Amino acid sequence: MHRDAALDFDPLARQLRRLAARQGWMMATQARVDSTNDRVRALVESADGGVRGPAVVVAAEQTAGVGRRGARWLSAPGDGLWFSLVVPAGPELPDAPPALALAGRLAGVLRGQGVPATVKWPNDLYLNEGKLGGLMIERSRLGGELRWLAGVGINWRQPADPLDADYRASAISEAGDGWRGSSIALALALVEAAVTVMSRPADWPGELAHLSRRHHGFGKPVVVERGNGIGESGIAGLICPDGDLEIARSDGCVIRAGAHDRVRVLAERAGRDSY
Ligand SMILES: Nc1ncnc2c1ncn2[C@@H]1O[C@H](COP(=O)(O)OP(=O)(O)OP(=O)(O)O)[C@@H](O)[C@H]1O
Ligand SMILES: O=C(O)CCCC[C@@H]1SC[C@@H]2NC(=O)N[C@@H]21
Repeated sequence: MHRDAALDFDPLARQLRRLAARQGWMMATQARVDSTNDRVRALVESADGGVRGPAVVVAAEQTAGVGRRGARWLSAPGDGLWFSLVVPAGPELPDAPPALALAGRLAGVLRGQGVPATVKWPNDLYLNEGKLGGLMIERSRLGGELRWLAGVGINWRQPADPLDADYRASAISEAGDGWRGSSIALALALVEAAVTVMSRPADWPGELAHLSRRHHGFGKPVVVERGNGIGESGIAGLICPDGDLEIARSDGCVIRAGAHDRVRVLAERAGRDSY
């Protein structure tokens, strides 16, 4: 188990506050919070005079980090980058879902710095067959305006506590030889990219198109678990422009998985690399 390569929070927090001042974002950097999602909501709701642009909360530690479906998200100090951001949302619902666009952009930043991360449909970042990070997005009325809220967690080192059965985590510290960069620079680039992509819905279809056949499960055997408890298996194919995942069943029929379904990638195919 790797317990090295902690993310050093204090220098990161200083740089983040500088970045926010340059960009005109509201920024709170905190040592310990329940969940950065709750803190960014509170920041936007309570700001004197309201919030117009982006608001971001980054914490060294979350005591009640949450994942999708209410799962517990392990977020101990030094173990990763835990942040949430809020940006204004337009009145129209976009055709392309922001979770995949955000995951795609973050994977691009990671790969650009030598961390060969991929996107696991619909909202995870993967590295070496383990979950490097996850993100969750909601659209709601905050501080009187419609806004997007995105919460992002990326592991810098393996969580010390055990994960739920069937989960394997991975971490930036396991990225291998390609990764020689600075942790602070990478964390800053990830936060900046997240705010930028969430602020530009016009970029989301392009991000999805890029991911279409370059995602973690592409060409691999998967099981779709629907909310009704019924599972179907097949080979994962394209991510469609609306964010659904195509899955080819063994009878030749192509089915789709949507955002409320869970898709488990069953096994690696030797020699295949989707990126
Ligand atoms: N720091 C962490 N790093 C990696 N995995 C974690 C971490 N903390 C919690 N987890 C695991 O992530 C799971 C929650 O993620 P999520 O609900 O996205 O599940 P998932 O199977 O990845 O589903 P989906 O494919 O729908 O995203 C939890 O069950 C938990 O065990
Ligand atoms: O894979 C998932 O289920 C999504 C995990 C999202 C975790 C991040 S960490 C920062 C933000 N605050 C939270 O409580 N959750 C998100």
